[in-house]
Amino acid sequence: MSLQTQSKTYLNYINGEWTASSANAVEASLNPADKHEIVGYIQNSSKEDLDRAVAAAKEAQPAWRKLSGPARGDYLYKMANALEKHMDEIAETMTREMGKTFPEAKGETARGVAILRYYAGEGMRKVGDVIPSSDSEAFMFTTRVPLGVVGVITPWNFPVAIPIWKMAPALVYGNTVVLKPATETGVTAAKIIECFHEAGLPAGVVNLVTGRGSVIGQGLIDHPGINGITFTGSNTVGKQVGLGAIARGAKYQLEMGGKNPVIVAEDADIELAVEATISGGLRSTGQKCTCTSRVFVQSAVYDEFKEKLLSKVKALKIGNGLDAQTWMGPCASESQYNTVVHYINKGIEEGATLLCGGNKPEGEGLDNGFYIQPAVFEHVKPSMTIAQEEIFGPVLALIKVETMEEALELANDVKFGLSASIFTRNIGNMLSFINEIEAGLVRINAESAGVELQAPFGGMKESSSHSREQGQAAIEFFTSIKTVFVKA
Ligand SMILES: NC(=O)C1=CN([C@@H]2O[C@H](COP(=O)(O)OP(=O)(O)OC[C@H]3O[C@@H](n4cnc5c(N)ncnc54)[C@H](OP(=O)(O)O)[C@@H]3O)[C@@H](O)[C@H]2O)C=CC1
Ligand SMILES: O=C(O)CCC(=O)C(=O)O
Repeated sequence: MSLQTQSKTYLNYINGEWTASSANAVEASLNPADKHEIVGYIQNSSKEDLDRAVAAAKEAQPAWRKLSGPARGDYLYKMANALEKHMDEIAETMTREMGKTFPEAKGETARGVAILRYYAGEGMRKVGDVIPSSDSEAFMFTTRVPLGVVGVITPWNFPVAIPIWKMAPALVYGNTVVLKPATETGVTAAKIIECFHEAGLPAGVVNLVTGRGSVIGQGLIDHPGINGITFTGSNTVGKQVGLGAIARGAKYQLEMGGKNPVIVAEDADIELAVEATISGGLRSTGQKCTCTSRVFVQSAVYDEFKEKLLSKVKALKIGNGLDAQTWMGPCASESQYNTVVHYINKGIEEGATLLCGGNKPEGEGLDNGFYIQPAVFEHVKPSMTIAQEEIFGPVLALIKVETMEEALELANDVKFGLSASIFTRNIGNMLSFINEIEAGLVRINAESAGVELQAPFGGMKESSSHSREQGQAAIEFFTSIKTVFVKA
């Protein structure tokens, strides 16, 4: 793995060409493991740049749509091959730009390759059904058409997987795309698009415009040339996307926060539950919408679970994600670090007991990074802020419960409903959990994070717009159904 030392400037990608913003302004992307290191500069684009990107996508769409599904799928296979070829470079950029460890970044990039190949195959699958008409001489069937131009607004926590799980289905079903990635990970986004360029994707089919959320993101929401918007990020911005899209009749899809519970029953395999709570709660520095944040433990096994958890959490190695010894990297940015510190202080103020972590770790190479020791709280009341709001950091809240009914009731007592796990050997507990937990992703004896690209992904309640991404579910957002009645 070669460390790059010079900072390059990355351009927008509009109509198949790399172009500087008309605003002539750039933004530095910093390494959260060392705030003095600039990973690269990205364009701080203007509304004019966005207009050009939308116009290019619009112009490219009729020809792209006219290609057969298998022909569009062939392009996706080429894009997958190019991404695979540059896997190490992209993963290293991701680690340097947002801090997750190199093995996690490489796994995510490999997932991007697999997503592209999955949707390449989708180009060969059916897009409709034949339905018996009440008129015996008529032929009735459904087919699907693309939306047109899709605006893709993505966060920094999965800077390869999320843009790709949105762009790949958009493209294979015949849409063209304008991508506005998170500013925090604009360089990683540019590197993905370099791969698509290398794969020979026709001009205008995918366009990249980096810049402020309030300018380029809002610009996409309001743009009359954008037919659908797919968004992952915070609930605050997600609501703005939904309202803006409704106001002008555009289709929209939102994936937002989580406050995901794990229930540890008294008959659970405690070692497994501890490992999964650590992996589900603290990997990626707790910055996944599917991360575990509340742990409900039955009183009979509470002390055993707590002791085992604490001894393992205290031993986790924190450091630069490029160091092979590191288990957990820094928070992705200074503002994310400040948010996590704010919530840890809030937990203490509201009366929870901090059992470990929550401080800035000391040690060689850690001074200039946004590092934080993973925090475990107990005596957390379900009404406390740290038990209700998404923290998006390495913070676990332990809550002792007497019965499974109590655990389920408290687990559901939040506005989110993304993912949830239970650890138990009892089939009755499993079935009650499957039936009653309010979550789009339900996991038994497995950590709360863990999304498979071929299965539907999305949340209940305020975690999503109630649509689903990934797998074959993606077709529902990226196409419209036409019901056709034919009579000779
Ligand atoms: N569910 C999830 O997967 C995620 C949840 N979050 C949650 O959100 C919190 C804040 O993270 P943050 O990165 O600020 O998330 P945001 O929701 O602000 O950002 C997500 C995307 O939306 C863009 N955006 C920002 N403002 C607007 C706007 N007014 N109109 C349209 N698009 C906009 C951002 O651009 P830009 O980067 O330029 O601001 C980014 O591309 C986290 O602490 C976490 O709780 C964050 C990321 C992912
Ligand atoms: O857990 C995952 O793989 C995906 C999580 C996700 O979509 C997110 O954190 O935004």
